[in-house]
Amino acid sequence: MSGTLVLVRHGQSEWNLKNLFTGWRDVDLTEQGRAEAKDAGERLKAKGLSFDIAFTSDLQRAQKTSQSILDVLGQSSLETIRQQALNERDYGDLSGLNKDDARQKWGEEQVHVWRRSYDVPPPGGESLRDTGARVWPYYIHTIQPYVLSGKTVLVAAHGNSLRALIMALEGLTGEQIVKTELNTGVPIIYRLNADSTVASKEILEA
Ligand SMILES: O=C(O)[C@H](O)COP(=O)(O)O
Repeated sequence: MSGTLVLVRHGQSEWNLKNLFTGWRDVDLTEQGRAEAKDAGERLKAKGLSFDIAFTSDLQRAQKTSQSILDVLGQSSLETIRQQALNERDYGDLSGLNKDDARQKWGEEQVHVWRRSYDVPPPGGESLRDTGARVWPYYIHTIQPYVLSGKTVLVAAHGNSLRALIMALEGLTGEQIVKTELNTGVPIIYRLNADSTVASKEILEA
């Protein structure tokens, strides 16, 4: 067995609350989102975890979630790397649109395909495969070496950038990933084997 990888989707954002496609738009956390981030920190603390390094995206909702978790753990100044490769999937022309309005305009089925399929991009945006093509190499080259050297690593990012990472990490098929949903502020603890495969997975639900 080697190290520990903790993935967490940011707390509720202002556009999650308003039900808008967000993607690369840089919106803040809501009050509930800030509370979810603190709770995530409390649950990790109750597990006795502390981190050696943290990774987050270029977007404030993920950065603030990471910082809240580290504050709760008494690790406010921990080295934290912000990386655009971990950003949310680019929602392209859908960014800023209401998800229910989009369903009315294009139909439930089409919107679900854009949101959850592996290889169908939303208009002008990234498919999950496109997102994975930037997330996975970054994970392999920069994050995974820490985990394999026995470190405990936090990655605070986004629903779809983390779905892309989880797909590769767990070897899920395009069909399995359609059903994978990540709730805001819920940490997932992976222990990895020395060969980089997953030894165990624990979801810290609220
Ligand atoms: O970018 C967004 O709108 C959300 O963060 C994730 O949205 P989804 O649930 O539609 O993939």
